[in-house]
Amino acid sequence: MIKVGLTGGIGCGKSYVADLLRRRHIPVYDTDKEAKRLMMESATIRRGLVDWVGERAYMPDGTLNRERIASYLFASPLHAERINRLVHPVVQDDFLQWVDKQDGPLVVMECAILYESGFDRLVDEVLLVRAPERVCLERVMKRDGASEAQVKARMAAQMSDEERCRRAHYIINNDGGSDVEGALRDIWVKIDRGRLRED
Ligand SMILES: CC(C)(COP(=O)(O)OP(=O)(O)OC[C@H]1O[C@@H](n2cnc3c(N)ncnc32)[C@H](O)[C@@H]1O)[C@@H](O)C(=O)NCCC(=O)NCCS
Ligand SMILES: Nc1ncnc2c1ncn2[C@@H]1O[C@H](COP(=O)(O)OP(=O)(O)OP(=O)(O)O)[C@@H](O)[C@H]1O
Repeated sequence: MIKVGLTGGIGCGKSYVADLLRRRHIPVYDTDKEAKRLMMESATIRRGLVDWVGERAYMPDGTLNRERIASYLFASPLHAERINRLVHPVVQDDFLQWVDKQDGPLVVMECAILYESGFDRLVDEVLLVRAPERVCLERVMKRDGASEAQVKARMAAQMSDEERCRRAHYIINNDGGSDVEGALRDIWVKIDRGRLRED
């Protein structure tokens, strides 16, 4: 089974590409979504989050206080490191268990911070989605009703696109004018050929 990492900065269009893949019946692990589930389910993460962020890390009904956690996490690299060290090992185990349950030839891990978290070690190939910074910024402000400063704080907690480009195996331009589906089809043929050669 080939494991593909799908990455790119905030707002580049990873979820957009992930949906195109799901439509082709390719299983995609949504790291943002699963991390949030685990941050509610795991007692270890809960304890750590309350220690670092305070009781207000959770709402009175036990759900995540995303706004509170985001303002703590994106305030400084030290804060980000504390949360990442707490959450990422649990996400890694969960991803590996999920992979074991899949039986298709290809699976995908969608993760904005694939390299920063070291999750790139868990996959065989990396597909990077790119768009100009201004386009990403405007998409996220529109999608989340976020301010420019909030989106820029998240961008600052992530690797530069130049660095991602140096490390990725495949790159898709999602600037709004490119043929994303066509590019994805071509890349998928290459990845699948590689898989067949290895089988
Ligand atoms: C801060 C939180 C509460 C914000 O939740 P929210 O629903 O607003 O955003 P969502 O989870 O969909 O993330 C949106 C984007 O924010 C960026 N982002 C999220 N976590 C991180 C992080 N640790 N470092 C850098 N960027 C991040 C990514 O671009 C991500 O795609 C949430 O992202 C979180 O709990 N993050 C910490 C856990 C984590 O690292 N998750 C990401 C992969 S494991
Ligand atoms: N090619 C496209 N055409 C039109 N809209 C797009 C395109 N790509 C992305 N978008 C829109 O831009 C916004 C951001 O895209 P998406 O949510 O896929 O980004 P992301 O990389 O998953 O972001 P995040 O890191 O925050 O999870 C969404 O509202 C999405 O619908």
